Amino acid sequence: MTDDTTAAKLGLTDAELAVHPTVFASGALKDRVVVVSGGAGGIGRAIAWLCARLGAHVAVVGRNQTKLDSLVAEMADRDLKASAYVTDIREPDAVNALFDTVWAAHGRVDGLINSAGGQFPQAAIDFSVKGWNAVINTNLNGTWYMMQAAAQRWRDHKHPGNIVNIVVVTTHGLHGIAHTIAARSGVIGLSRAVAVEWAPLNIRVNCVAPGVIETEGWNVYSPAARAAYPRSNPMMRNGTTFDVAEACVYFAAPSGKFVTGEMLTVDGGGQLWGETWTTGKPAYFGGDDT
Ligand SMILES: CCCCCCC/C=C/C(=O)SCCNC(=O)CCNC(=O)[C@H](O)C(C)(C)COP(=O)(O)OP(=O)(O)OC[C@H]1O[C@@H](n2cnc3c(N)ncnc32)[C@H](O)[C@@H]1OP(=O)(O)O
Ligand SMILES: NC(=O)C1=CN([C@@H]2O[C@H](COP(=O)(O)OP(=O)(O)OC[C@H]3O[C@@H](n4cnc5c(N)ncnc54)[C@H](OP(=O)(O)O)[C@@H]3O)[C@@H](O)[C@H]2O)C=CC1
Repeated sequence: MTDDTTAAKLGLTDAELAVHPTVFASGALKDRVVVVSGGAGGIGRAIAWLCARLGAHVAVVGRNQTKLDSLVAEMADRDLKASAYVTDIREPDAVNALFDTVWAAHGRVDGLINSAGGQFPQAAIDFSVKGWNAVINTNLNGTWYMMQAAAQRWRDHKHPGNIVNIVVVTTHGLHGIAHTIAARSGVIGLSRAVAVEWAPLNIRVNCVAPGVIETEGWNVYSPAARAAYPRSNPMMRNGTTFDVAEACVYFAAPSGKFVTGEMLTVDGGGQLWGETWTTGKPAYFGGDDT
């Protein structure tokens, strides 16, 4: 947790997400059913709000019933459609049950956006087996279980579908979270592979790589590391969860209908210039380790 008890909530609030201007036309996702994992988190929450505002019924997935229920209630207050599903994406049986339940409730699923994920900052040389496995299981295996469960039902129902996987920037400048770079590199490769394999099934698969996006998930990083994040890209600022949500909807909506196997990086140019040290910049590289 943050060491500043007066700190403001990180990221956009529900009240802000409910009215944030969007480039998308209302009705862009009318009558679609979209599953959003991590849907009550920071980025997932913005995705859930935007999809619902564009006319979708959103199935929000996470492990914390209270967080999910509060989001669904906030949306219902604004006549938006959402339902909550407690599921640990690392449990394949639970993931299969989730998709069966959503199909039974709505008779369709049109999109899956995988925003569930996370990691902790630590020098790779000190990773424990348990810590490594926690990150790989969450970000690679859990994402795969969701992808496969969605795709199998699209194949069986002869229904088109699309998947958006939220990853991290794996190519440049992100240090101190090597376990997640490994897991997300796996997701990126997997997405490109199945984009081809699943094209005959009318299933598209794309990735979005956010840069520094202020959310409650940042509480796992030290205040000193977080303070440097805005200076890690040439725009010299953090992005918002809505920036990422609009990138996801680009792929999920008809705007993305001829796009598959692609990656959209939403990082203010950080992959070209800048560096993010989640564990503090070592003196060796000109930093002071904070
Ligand atoms: C250019 C881009 C810049 C971006 C900047 C930052 C990049 C990315 C940012 C984000 O993604 S922020 C939003 C994402 N949200 C999170 O990361 C949430 C916080 N993380 C977690 O909840 C965990 O890290 C987790 C592994 C994803 C959760 O899995 P699980 O619930 O199974 O884990 P735990 O039971 O908590 O821990 C299991 C195991 O892992 C090791 N471990 C966990 N935390 C730490 C830590 N802080 N330091 C060292 N090791 C850790 C440890 O072995 C745990 O086992 P135990 O010791 O607890 O038995
Ligand atoms: N914020 C940033 O700067 C960046 C974020 N990302 C990635 O974007 C994604 C979303 O991040 P963000 O919104 O910031 O993070 P948050 O921590 O706010 O949200 C992540 C959500 O994932 C859910 N989740 C985690 N593990 C599981 C699991 N095993 N099963 C089901 N749900 C799970 C959590 O819900 P619950 O607690 O209910 O289980 C949580 O609400 C993550 O993959 C993150 O790594 C990538 C680059 C930068």
